Formats: sequence, C-alpha cells, structure tokens
Amino acid sequence: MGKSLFSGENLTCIRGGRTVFIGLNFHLNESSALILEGPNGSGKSSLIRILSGLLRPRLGSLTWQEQDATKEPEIFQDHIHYIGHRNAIKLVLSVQENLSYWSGLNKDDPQLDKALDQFNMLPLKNTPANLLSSGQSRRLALSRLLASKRKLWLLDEPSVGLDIASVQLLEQAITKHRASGGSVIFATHSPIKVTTPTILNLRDYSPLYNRGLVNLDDEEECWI
Ligand SMILES: Nc1ncnc2c1ncn2[C@@H]1O[C@H](COP(=O)(O)OP(=O)(O)OP(=O)(O)O)[C@@H](O)[C@H]1O
Repeated sequence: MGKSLFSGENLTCIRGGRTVFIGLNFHLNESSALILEGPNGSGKSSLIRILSGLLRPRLGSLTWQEQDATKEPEIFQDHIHYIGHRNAIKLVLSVQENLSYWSGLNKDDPQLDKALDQFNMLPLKNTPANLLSSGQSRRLALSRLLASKRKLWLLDEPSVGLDIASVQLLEQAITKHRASGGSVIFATHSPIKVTTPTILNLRDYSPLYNRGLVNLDDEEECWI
C-alpha cells in the first residue's frame, strides 16, 4: 500500500446558504484512485473544488502528505491538476499552442507531441481550437494531464463527450499515472474502469438526499 497523500476529515460544505454535505471523510494514498459518486446536486463538483483549493470547506480539515493544509491550500495546489466541466481552451489558438500555453512548455517540446498522441490528438495538432468537436476539446483538455507531471489528478466528469475508444485512452492514462506513483480523484456518472478504486458516495453526506443529517444553514461556527 502506498503512503498517505491526501485526506479530509469531517468536511462540511455550504453553498448559496444551503448545506451541500456534512461530516465527510476521505483518504487517498499514493498510486490510488478515489471515485466520487452520487446523484445530481449531492456535491461531487463542490468537493472537487474544495480539494483543488478553489473553495473552502465551512468545517473540517484537509491533510496533504501529513501536513495540515486546511487553511493553506497552497501546500497542495502546486501538486494537482484540476480539470472541471469547462475545458478552458483558448479558441483563437491551435491545439498545440493551447497545450504549450497551458503547460508553459516550448511549442517544439517533444513532451507536447507525446501528450497529444496519448489522447489521439496528434493529427489535429495544428487545428484551430474553435474547429474542434466537443469530444476533441475534452481530449485536448485531458492532454494537459500528461504535458506536465503532477501528483494528483482531480477530474470532474472527465468522460463527458468522449466516445468509447477515448474513454479507454483515459483509463490507460490513469493506469500509467498510478503506476508511476500518481493518484486520481474523479467524479463520474458513467463507468470509467480503474483497478481497486475506493468509492465515496456523496449521497451519504447530503442533507438533500439523507434526511437523517442535520442541516447546518444556521450554524454559527465558521472560520472563513
Ligand atoms: N456557484 C454556486 N453557488 C451556490 N450554490 C452552488 C453553486 N454551485 C453549485 N451550487 C449548489 O451546490 C449543490 C451541489 O452542487 P454540485 O455541483 O457540487 O453537485 P454535483 O454532485 O456535482 O451535481 P451533478 O451530478 O449535477 O454535476 C447544489 O445544490 C448546487 O445548487
């Protein structure tokens, strides 16, 4: 079993005045995969945003490599790749220019071709991004994962828009990443095959779906 990488304890998230989840715990080791499941609105994207440091939990703690990172997301932010629903692609640039811009690598760096090739985007290297289909745009976004190495991939519904062959390319990329010590957390509504994942179902922590949980809308305790 790998070393401990990232964990959260008693995490509570409130958005727009509503409690999204309460008392959520997770634990992720190196070389591991954590899959976030749960119905619409149960808080998968919110949790991923917390884990990428874009959103603060209302309560609870985050630990990165045994260091308390609750109030200092900078501790882990440099070690993660976050890919959300939007692909964050610059439409006026080509596929290759987008990857170069995003990764900070030179346009002729062989790493870029390797990353594009893994997601079968090499034939489209010089295509302007505004001409890409939605699945091709997603594949370009996913190529970033390989253009610069980060320990943890945080992926919000990464397979949306991908055809079956492209989902398999994503599965292969995850397998390779884990084999070299990397970890992945992803939210999904459709199957993405990975070996020995841990599953976290957000439904269990959502007052919207779980009437046993207390709603913390009027909770006084708050440190943000
Ligand atoms: N920017 C926001 N401001 C306020 N509330 C928000 C915001 N974004 C999401 N929410 C609320 O947070 C709750 C959880 O949403 P979230 O997107 O995290 O769920 P999800 O499990 O990812 O859903 P889905 O499966 O539909 O993608 C929802 O009730 C939603 O309305």
